[in-house]
Amino acid sequence: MNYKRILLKLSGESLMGDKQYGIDNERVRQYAEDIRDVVAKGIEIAIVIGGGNIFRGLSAEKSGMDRAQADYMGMLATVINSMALQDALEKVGVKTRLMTAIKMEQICEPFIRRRAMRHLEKGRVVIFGAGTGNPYFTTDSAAALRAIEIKADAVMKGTRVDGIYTADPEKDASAVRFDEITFREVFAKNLNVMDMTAFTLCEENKLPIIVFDMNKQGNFMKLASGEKIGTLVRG
Ligand SMILES: Nc1ncnc2c1ncn2[C@@H]1O[C@H](COP(=O)(O)OP(=O)(O)OP(=O)(O)O)[C@@H](O)[C@H]1O
Ligand SMILES: O=c1ccn([C@@H]2O[C@H](COP(=O)(O)O)[C@@H](O)[C@H]2O)c(=O)[nH]1
Repeated sequence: MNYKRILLKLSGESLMGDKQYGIDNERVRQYAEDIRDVVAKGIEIAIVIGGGNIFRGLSAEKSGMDRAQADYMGMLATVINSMALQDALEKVGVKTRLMTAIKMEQICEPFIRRRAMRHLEKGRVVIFGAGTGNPYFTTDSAAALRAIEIKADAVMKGTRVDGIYTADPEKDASAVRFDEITFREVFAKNLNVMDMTAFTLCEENKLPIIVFDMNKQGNFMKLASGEKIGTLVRG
């Protein structure tokens, strides 16, 4: 596959590195370098980053907080991560724009689809912050939605596991990895590596997803160059 435009979904939790909370500078730097190398090949990259290293609405609801209020806090957490990544990208010479689904005009642009596409055409990396801007969603869904809107060739979910397994590999050591799997199989087997809304959006819009280990330096380049790593989810 010759990718022209990629939507890269990065896990917020992975940004912690070995820390218990927050952002590990070394990890962000590694991500920035990997992204820089792919941009240098002339591939357009848009990014959605999660917020799980800082705040998750669902967890806060379990501790008694109003869900919508907590979800807005989660969306703000994704903006903090987006700004950290933007800073790291600019430090390694990548031109970026941060666009958010919730207006924060002192720090970034509001999300305007056509404007985002223009930035990408000019070779800028566009980071989409604040998820979809709506509570009760996740950044996986935001990644699927934005990828469809900007007509990306694929969603690449860079995470800390190297693909989709028969069960959560962090809980079940006997789980086996798929090289390829269909959306139907993901639903039937209830594989929770990404939320089901995101899978559904991608299936309906014929957008492939690839789940891969972003924490291994060079993996993103391999994938963007067409090498088969991780797990491909297709229709
Ligand atoms: N069948 C499965 N195959 C692979 N990973 C799975 C599976 N089921 C659950 N997982 C889990 O999915 C997670 C990968 O997603 P990711 O790192 O994006 O987590 P996340 O909590 O969604 O991150 P964030 O919300 O911070 O962006 C891993 O922690 C992995 O253990
Ligand atoms: O569209 C969205 C995206 C995110 N949220 C909230 O943000 C946190 C962090 O996102 P993750 O995808 O879990 O990393 C999420 O738990 C939600 O609380 C949202 O409400 N809407």
